[in-house]
Amino acid sequence: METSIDWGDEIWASSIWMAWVSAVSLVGVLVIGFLLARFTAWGQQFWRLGGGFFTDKRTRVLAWGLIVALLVLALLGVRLTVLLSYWSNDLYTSLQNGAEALAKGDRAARDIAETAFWRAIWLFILLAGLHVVRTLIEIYVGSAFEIKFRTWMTEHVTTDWLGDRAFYRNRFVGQTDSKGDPQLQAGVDNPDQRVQEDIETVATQTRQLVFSSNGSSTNGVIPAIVTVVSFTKILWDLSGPMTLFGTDIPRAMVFLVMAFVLIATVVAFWIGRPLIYLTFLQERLAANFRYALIRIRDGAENIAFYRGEGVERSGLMFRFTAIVGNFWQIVYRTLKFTSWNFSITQASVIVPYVVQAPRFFAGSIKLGDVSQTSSAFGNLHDSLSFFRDSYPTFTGYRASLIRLDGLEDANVRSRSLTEIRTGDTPAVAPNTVTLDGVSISTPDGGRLVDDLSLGLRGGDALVIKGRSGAGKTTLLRGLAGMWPYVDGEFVRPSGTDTLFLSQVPYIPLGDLRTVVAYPARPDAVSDDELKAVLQRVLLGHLTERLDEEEDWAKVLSPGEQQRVAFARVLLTRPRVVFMDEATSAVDEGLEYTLYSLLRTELPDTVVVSVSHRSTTDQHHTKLLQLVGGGEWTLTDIG
Ligand SMILES: Nc1ncnc2c1ncn2[C@@H]1O[C@H](COP(=O)(O)OP(=O)(O)OP(=O)(O)O)[C@@H](O)[C@H]1O
Repeated sequence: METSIDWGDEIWASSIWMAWVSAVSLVGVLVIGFLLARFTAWGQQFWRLGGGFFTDKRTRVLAWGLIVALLVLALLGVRLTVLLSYWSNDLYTSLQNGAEALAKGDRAARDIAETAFWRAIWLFILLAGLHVVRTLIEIYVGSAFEIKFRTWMTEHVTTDWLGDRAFYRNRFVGQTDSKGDPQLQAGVDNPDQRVQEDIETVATQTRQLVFSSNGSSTNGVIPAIVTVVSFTKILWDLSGPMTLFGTDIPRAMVFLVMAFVLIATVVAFWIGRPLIYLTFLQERLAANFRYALIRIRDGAENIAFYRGEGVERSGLMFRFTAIVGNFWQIVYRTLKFTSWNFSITQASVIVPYVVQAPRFFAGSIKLGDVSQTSSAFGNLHDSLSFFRDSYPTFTGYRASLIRLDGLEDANVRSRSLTEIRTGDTPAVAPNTVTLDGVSISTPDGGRLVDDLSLGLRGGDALVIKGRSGAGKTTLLRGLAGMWPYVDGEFVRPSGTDTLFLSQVPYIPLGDLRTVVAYPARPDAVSDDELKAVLQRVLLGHLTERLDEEEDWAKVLSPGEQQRVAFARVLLTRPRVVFMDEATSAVDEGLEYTLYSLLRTELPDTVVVSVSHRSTTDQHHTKLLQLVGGGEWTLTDIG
């Protein structure tokens, strides 16, 4: 019996098809990818964020290997779908032939039809088996792509964000416009969400939007385009002329589906466009809400002391109400979008039957042809509809790209902010510090320190004093390269030889070993050293708890935290240490002990302290007084 295609030859034919189409698609991916990365805002944003994955020496072989594998798998999926459509033609034709033979009582024809039917069943088992295996491999390779791409982007974004103190200094750059669209203020809010959620979205959806093919209905752009081409050919062969407004249109079905989907897509884009902004806003509002929750967790003790639950609750509900308001906007927009999209999809079910019915009833085509027409139309329609159907996914993808690009932009701008000019101390006098013409101001131009010049040598100790708000901490920020409203030159030992301690010591997550060793890695310091140093700063009771994981910032008292900070100085043994009110939470006796320890253990270290207390003076040799309005005085302490 005749089949719709020569199945015996099909392995060969399909292999040639795969080779050809893979090569053409790969070239297509490269050309279209290049054009998108060059000429569209979101393409540029994608390339800036993830392009390195495809060009970096360490990852490019893997990246392109995965791309090619995904491409071949997606095309195999398309090919199998095409073959299944021929298979269904054969199945229905065998059934129809059987029915006709039965009606005529023709036993021989009936036997031929039955054999054809069972052959079709075996063929299906083979094709379906292949389909299952292909799908499993695709899931594995696709997931590998997502994980590798996500890992690369996470490394890239966190390195960029943490580099050159951009994570601190980007508070000074403010909002940034996303390319050409003032509504999408990318800004620098909630970097945590960008690193965790937005990168995941980009990794997952790059794969899904480009390659994903889940068999019968394709949902990635490449399978969609290849399906369109494949099924256009089938539909072309099957479709007959149609008379429209008195004119005969040959191959009407093909043109019909193209025109149908084109109009539907343009209208869908037009209706769906506001979803980009709404999704973008949704992410920001959700992140703000989560951040407010985290703040409550972090500030739990303070809030509980203040009995601030009421204010917190209304603050939370205020943020949550904004989410709900925006959510309804998304719902209304989605309703409009879906009412259009879904109606179009429903209409597409009957169109092929309606169009082929006259030819079927005229006897010029068979039931198998009608069935294949409908499945080819369905496949073609689904694939052509890829762009309109995946628009909501695309809006989320764009929102994430905009947010990640905004972060990169802010990092770049943070790096271009002014920084104090720094130099390394000469090797002949390693324990020295020189400030030359250092001026510091506030963001709105208020003078804090004007033209400060001084030099300190090994063993010198300077205490900085001044009324609250005079600029003591900001002077240290300026010297540490964090404050951009600064001028002058600062010569100091490089790297960890110059150490800055902030007023509230930073306590990282992890066990106590990690806390005490910070900023060194926990494995860089031996347990004996850690225990000895804890003893010396009068934290002997903690020596047995080095392995304990706790939220140490909440467990240790402020005074204990300040002693941990002194322990870090003794471990790091810097040549210069700047300390901002490092003993404000301990009593005067303990302050005396800690400073004495510092001076005896590190006698050649230059110590610079910010302090309000007069008891600190005795440990210092010089006094820098910030008077206000940029004025200062420098005196020796007797
Ligand atoms: N990010 C900022 N934006 C604007 N102004 C700031 C910022 N940080 C600090 N300031 C202002 O700079 C001035 C100096 O602040 P700084 O913290 O250096 O004072 P301080 O002398 O250390 O005060 P205290 O003794 O209370 O710790 C203050 O008026 C403060 O409000």
